[in-house]
Amino acid sequence: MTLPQPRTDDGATALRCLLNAPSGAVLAFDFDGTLAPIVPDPRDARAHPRVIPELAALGRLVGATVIVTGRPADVAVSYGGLDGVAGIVVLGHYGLDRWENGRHTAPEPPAGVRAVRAQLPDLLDRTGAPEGTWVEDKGHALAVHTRRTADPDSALELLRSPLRALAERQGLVVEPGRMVIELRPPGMDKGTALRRFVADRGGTAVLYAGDDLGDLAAFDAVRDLRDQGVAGLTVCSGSTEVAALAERADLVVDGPDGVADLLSELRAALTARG
Ligand SMILES: O=P(O)(O)OC[C@H]1O[C@H](O[C@H]2O[C@H](CO)[C@@H](O)[C@H](O)[C@H]2O)[C@H](O)[C@@H](O)[C@@H]1O
Repeated sequence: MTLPQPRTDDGATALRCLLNAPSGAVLAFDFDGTLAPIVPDPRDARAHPRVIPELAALGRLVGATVIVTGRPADVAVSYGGLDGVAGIVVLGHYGLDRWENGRHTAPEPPAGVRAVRAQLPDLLDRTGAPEGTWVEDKGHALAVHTRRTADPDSALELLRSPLRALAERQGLVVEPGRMVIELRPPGMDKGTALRRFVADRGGTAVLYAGDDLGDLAAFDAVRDLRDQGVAGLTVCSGSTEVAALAERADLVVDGPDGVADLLSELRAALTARG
């Protein structure tokens, strides 16, 4: 294996900066679909077996490692075994909550989440949500999954507009994703979370890897950070389900397997440079 090369000049520049000055590098990752293979039941998601050892090794070589996920931060830590990576920070709920050094902090969920929780079963019933539709209650947000229905794309289309109307009535926003529509609090996204983290750590280079529409905001943040002099590399964990991210990425790899390969090659390249 060799270190995969970005297809853009900006991406190639960022990779060089990261390798030449790793102490200023921030490595940032989405969880599901990037570090963890997609599985039918969200409760079964686990980190790719090669990811945690690689992240632990990379954590000793770079400035900072951070996970930016739609999951509650403590759930991502538990499912991913992320507490095995010294110094890692996990920003959950698109940046609303935070796990660091074993400590989980989260704001109170807004009242709209409670109202949506109460109204969702009736709305799904009235809309004719097909068998297999499943609601994931994340405390600060509710995610309606269709992956386990007979026709997940059609089920998503059926639910899209009623879910948007419910979210709007309760002051929440919808976050579309891979066979899921999430109703969550407004005012935070992965881009804002990433910008703040890189600024806090004084990052000189950032790599962000994601797989889904929610990661587009983080890709935007990488572009903005470039304008501020931070070298930025966007990586898409490719799938047949999301085209929009691959089109925008400096580098596309083959799903979580490809991300694990990338981590391993990065670690080897940084180790070789001493
Ligand atoms: O920001 P992420 O870490 O990518 O989290 C986004 C959502 O991921 C989860 O759902 C996705 O992964 C499931 C497990 O592989 C899969 O079954 C589902 O179809 C995907 O949408 C998670 O359940 C959501 O809460 C996250 O918001």
